[in-house]
Amino acid sequence: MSITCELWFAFSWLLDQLPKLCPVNRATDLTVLKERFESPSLRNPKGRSDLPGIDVFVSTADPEKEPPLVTANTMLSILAVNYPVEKLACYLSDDGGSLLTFEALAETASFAKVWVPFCRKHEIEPRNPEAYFSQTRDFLKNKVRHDFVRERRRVKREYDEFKVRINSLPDSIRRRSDAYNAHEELRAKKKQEEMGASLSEPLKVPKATWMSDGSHWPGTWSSAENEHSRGDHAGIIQAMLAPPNSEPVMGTEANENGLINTTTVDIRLPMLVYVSREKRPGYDHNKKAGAMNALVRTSAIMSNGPFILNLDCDHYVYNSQALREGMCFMQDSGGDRVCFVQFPQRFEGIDPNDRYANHNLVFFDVTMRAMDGLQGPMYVGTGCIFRRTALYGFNPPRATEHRGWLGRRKIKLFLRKPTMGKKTDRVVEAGNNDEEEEDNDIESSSLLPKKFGNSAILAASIPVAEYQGRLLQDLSGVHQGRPAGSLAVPREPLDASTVAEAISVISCFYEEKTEWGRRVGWIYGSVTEDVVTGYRMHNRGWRSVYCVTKKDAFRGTAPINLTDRLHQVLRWATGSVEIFFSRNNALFASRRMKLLQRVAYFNAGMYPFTSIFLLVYCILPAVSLFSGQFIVQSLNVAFLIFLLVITITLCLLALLEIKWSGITLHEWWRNEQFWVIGGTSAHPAAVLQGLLKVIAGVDISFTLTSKTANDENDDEFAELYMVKWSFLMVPPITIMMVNMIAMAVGFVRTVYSEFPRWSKLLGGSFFSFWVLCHLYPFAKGLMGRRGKMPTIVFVWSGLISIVLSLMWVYISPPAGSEYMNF
Ligand SMILES: O=c1ccn([C@@H]2O[C@H](COP(=O)(O)OP(=O)(O)O[C@H]3O[C@H](CO)[C@@H](O)[C@H](O)[C@H]3O)[C@@H](O)[C@H]2O)c(=O)[nH]1
Ligand SMILES: [Mn+2]
Repeated sequence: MSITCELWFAFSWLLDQLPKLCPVNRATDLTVLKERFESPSLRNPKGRSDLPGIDVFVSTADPEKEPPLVTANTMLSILAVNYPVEKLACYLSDDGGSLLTFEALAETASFAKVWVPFCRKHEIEPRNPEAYFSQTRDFLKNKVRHDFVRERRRVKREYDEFKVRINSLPDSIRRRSDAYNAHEELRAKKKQEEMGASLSEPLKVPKATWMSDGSHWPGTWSSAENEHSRGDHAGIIQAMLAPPNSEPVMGTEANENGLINTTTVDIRLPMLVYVSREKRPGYDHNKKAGAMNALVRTSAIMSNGPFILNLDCDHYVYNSQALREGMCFMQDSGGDRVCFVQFPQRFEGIDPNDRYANHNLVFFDVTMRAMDGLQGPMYVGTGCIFRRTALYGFNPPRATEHRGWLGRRKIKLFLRKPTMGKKTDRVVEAGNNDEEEEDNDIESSSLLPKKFGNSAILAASIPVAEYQGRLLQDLSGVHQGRPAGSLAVPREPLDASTVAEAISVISCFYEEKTEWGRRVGWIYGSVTEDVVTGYRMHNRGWRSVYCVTKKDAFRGTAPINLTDRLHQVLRWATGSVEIFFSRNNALFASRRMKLLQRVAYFNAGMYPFTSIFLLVYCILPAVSLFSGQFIVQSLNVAFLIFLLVITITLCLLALLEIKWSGITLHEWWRNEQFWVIGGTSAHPAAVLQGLLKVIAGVDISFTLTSKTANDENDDEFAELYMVKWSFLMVPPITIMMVNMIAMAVGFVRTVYSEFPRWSKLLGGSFFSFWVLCHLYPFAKGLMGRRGKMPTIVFVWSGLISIVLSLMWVYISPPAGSEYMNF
């Protein structure tokens, strides 16, 4: 007895050591760097910062599904971020090409003039007004300024008005357009009469969508016309906020609206640009990846920040210090080999019970952290700071050097001869691996058009971005860094010719015969473009960093409705199948990728296929109950030991995951359940879809994950209870039914048998019960809101089950029983 006790203590001690054995937090001492961030020596006398610039990319696709208010709040949280203003440039890509998004962004720009200084002055967190004003905790905590309450009240009021303006936009755009259209029609009619044409001929005036300045909106019209419909419109770029002055500008007693006193605050705002790339029928626009690539080029011309932050429209900056935190990794020694810093995705508005494992904690706190120890986490599509040169498809400096456990030892080092004494060879080492052997020299201009397309300005911006992304020269062990102060120079002003060039690079044929989407930028060909894009970089030898901040860096929304969630998982799994059947399958990885990293990526492409075994696993217990036979003929010792070992391993694995990452058992269990739910519905469907694509070339559509602006709902989680029928639900329902019936059959059989063997029944139904446990959240989801689902449904399902089971017993009575006389 005491021995078991001691053993148990030893075991739990070991468990407690686990987190220490594999430390979650990295060893880099960021405090030194943080001091540097603040140090006055990094600023020139005029107060300009020496930090590298960051271009922020936000994508939105459809104002119907992605409410403009959500996007507006995201943009505001970015505009107010804590990073030198003159070094930030914000881009919104509008794949819908809708005037609604455009005007909402214009409103955002003007509200930002109030919001951003307010945030800076009173250190508001989070800097997303919707989130800030709906916080329930005491907003006066730690606030000592006397003018805070008054100014907060004013800004709150201003925000409310802003919100109403945004809400009324669809209506006001429609009314304006109707008025203009009626006017146009009248004019056309008059003209027709003057010309003396017969009135029988119907006159045709296109129903345009009008901008407030009385001109046609060049993008998508609400009543689609040629050249003005979804997937058929011109490219649009509009700078909503001009690039800021390079020196701080303090505000006045009461700013323009007389709202707040900004004499002590820098009131400059970062540049803000609206971009809607050109779309034409017959061109593949490559969804989000295509949108991002258009932004990469536009921003190269307009601001050329050496770093790029990517956010989805439904994710916002929750911690305004996050960019600095992330940039520390880029600027720390060794940071020159980091291609991106990924932050975990955290979500809001999810039911407290997290029924469908929306938080994905096992992925974000176990898998990603573990990958951080290999060569770095995957890119997960949002909340990620990239190095521009890594996106351009260049190799990392010292790419062939990494070594270590299961890593590759230094094998060959091809150093290119220095090009004319310029400092480029650090990014230039050619790999020794087949297809990456291509020319990787930033300045070999002959190859640039083939790779990056025909913009000379874009080509010229590349080495500049590379230089600006370098480490500081005086950091220990840095060769060819940049001297301190080299970035504290004013930015060139934006002129019309620059914008014209930026428009030319978002034309839909710009990417033709270039390597965009193949080796450069976001990679095409998978609906989970994010995984592939990150993979390509790791494959070149870049490292990435997982930056888990104490206070969430970014927060977003996730679908809490069962159907939406299943469709999201379906999209991800389909993307994985696409990757599996492409050349981005980790089986073909280059030797620069560590073995375990390769295994991780291979798993990312292969996991949907495991659903086939999962399906079998869920049906087997029922089959054994039906047939009255256990899955193995006889229970021998070898089998039992095997079973025991597997079970113990699984339990230990679970314990390890939980202990190491600090997630709760509940969260872990939710993930486990949803793994079964997804694995029996979305994953097999994805495998089928993927096979169809590979074999028959059927294309896969990117269904946007629906977002909810849950302000009008009386019930915060009303979404959760909505039941929208989907074919994906068939397999799990079948599995549930079959298992329940099987349990009933087993029960009936035992009751009516001459020598009831209850223990056998118990053993048999345990596995069925286990399967049902996993599917429980799914069943709950099907039922909708408690009470709404009529009891009759339960009665019917119960009846059907009993009838079916009785039938089964009647048809195939257990051997040796003569009791069938009912
Ligand atoms: O044609 C398109 C389709 C989508 N998007 C944008 O892509 C983002 C992601 O779409 P969403 O429907 O929100 O997908 P989620 O399931 O929430 O996204 C996760 O999974 C995607 C890959 O499947 C990644 O791209 C996302 O970054 C990641 O958050 C949104 O900002 C969209 O506006 C576009 O810009 N153009
Ligand atoms: Mn999303």
